[in-house]
Amino acid sequence: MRAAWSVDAVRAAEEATGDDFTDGALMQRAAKGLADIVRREVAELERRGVTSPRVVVLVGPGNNGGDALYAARDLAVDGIECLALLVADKAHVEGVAAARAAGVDVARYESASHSGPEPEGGGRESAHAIAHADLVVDGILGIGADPGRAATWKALADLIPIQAFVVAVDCPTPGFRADITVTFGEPKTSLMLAPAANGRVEVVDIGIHLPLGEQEAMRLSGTHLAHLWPVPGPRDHKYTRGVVGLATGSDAFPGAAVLGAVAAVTTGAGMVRYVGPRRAEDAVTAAAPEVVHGSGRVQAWVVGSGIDGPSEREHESDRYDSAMAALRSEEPVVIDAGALTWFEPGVRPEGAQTVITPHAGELATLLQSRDIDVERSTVEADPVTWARRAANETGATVLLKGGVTVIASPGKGPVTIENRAPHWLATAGTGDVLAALLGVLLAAGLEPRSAAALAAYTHGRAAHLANPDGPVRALDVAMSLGRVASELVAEQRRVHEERRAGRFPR
Ligand SMILES: NC(=O)C1=CN([C@@H]2O[C@H](COP(=O)(O)OP(=O)(O)OC[C@H]3O[C@@H](n4cnc5c(N)ncnc54)[C@H](O)[C@@H]3O)[C@@H](O)[C@H]2O)[C@H](O)CC1
Repeated sequence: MRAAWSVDAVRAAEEATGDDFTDGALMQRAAKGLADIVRREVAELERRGVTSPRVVVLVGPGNNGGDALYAARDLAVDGIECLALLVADKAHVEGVAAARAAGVDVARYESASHSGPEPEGGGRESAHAIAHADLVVDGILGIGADPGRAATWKALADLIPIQAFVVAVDCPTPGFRADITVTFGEPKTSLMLAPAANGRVEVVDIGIHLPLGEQEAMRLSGTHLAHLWPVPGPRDHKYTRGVVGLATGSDAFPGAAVLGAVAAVTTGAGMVRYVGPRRAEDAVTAAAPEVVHGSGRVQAWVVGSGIDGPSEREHESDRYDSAMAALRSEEPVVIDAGALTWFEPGVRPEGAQTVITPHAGELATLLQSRDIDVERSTVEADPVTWARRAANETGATVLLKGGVTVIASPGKGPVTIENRAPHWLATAGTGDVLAALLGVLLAAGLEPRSAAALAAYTHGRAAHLANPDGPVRALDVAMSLGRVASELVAEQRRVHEERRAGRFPR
């Protein structure tokens, strides 16, 4: 399990040390850890044949820039030359002096605060230096970055050559990429939310340790998740394994019903029931003949994929009635897509397990319907806060879909983040697959938070298996679920055997 803490918690822990963290022991430890990592990467570049790698340190206005300047000093003392470019209108004064005294070439990046295509004077030289760097240290902004002003540095990021190795200090400046992010004290949640931009995260111990249990976010290990996968025993039959009911698809979107049905069957439901319009029923039968049609006993429902909520409600059709009956049932329910608009206070019985699977736009709409002023962009900017808010507002477990999945349950506990899925999953129909997979896990008896975490992880693995590092279609993701399940069960067995042999699993 990986844990991450909020910026506020890290700031509070810094203050509690009593250190002058704008220029004290913490910053010196941070700079030393950073310099050690840059030194190691310079040696690695040399080993690969880059002679005297050109190191450029980009220095921002705050303490992040201070870390970078002191690290440049430490590198210079060791004979590693670097150019420190001050990219903002102010810089850490003591850091600048210390770097200069150690022989670091400290210059101002003149064009940084000006708009216009051509850097002037020294700006041209420093643009040239960045464009020819072998290793860039991004010490522009750390946890003090104001996302509202993020675009300021994009032009600078664009100058960095694609082959240059980039080391980010604490967290990448918005718009920057990093091969390694050197973070201090404890990992911050923002690093889990942008895994592609961070590269590998290395944590430098600066003497700040935050209590486990007070983390803001966590990511469960593959081994942990594999152990959650339900495996049938000798006494099991289809009803004990779990029947999942799908109230999905419509005349307009029958494909959603097909994708969910195929996903549910492939995942290994004890039985899959389908209720929906005739056209969708026929398509489901053709794709998944195992599916049983019509209402009956289920252990969990999936409601809403491929349903246009507002227009179905308008017609007050049989279709709407059966979907609403599922929504009102005592069994666990996954509420997806169109049915999110039907999820009003009081619809679900008190205490019944509910998981909602909105993307940012749907979450904003749901909260607006409950008189909360929020936009899609607000949710996208801070998914952790808004997933939590929605969980507490609705009493449901929230699986907030996006490039990174955030899972929040009511209460104050940490959110679960799943950030390993390939972004190729951003394609029509994959949400229908995810909702059905989640329904199968709930029907098998997993509690909502575990089911949501396992579903998000399995979904990502299925996409990868379907076409590693390439585009995927939703049907192939659904068809890969069975093979991922067998890999997870194999992982369970491996750990079990290692335990029996008296070895700790890796
Ligand atoms: N325990 C630790 O984690 C330690 C961390 N250290 C480092 O300190 C930074 C945080 O320092 P802080 O000065 O608070 O923040 P920044 O360096 O990010 O600078 C904020 C500074 O920049 C201005 N600003 C914010 N956004 C923008 C923008 N888009 N454009 C221009 N200017 C912007 C803002 O107004 C401030 O003036 C942490 O990340 C670590 O690297 C310490 O070394 C101690 C231990």
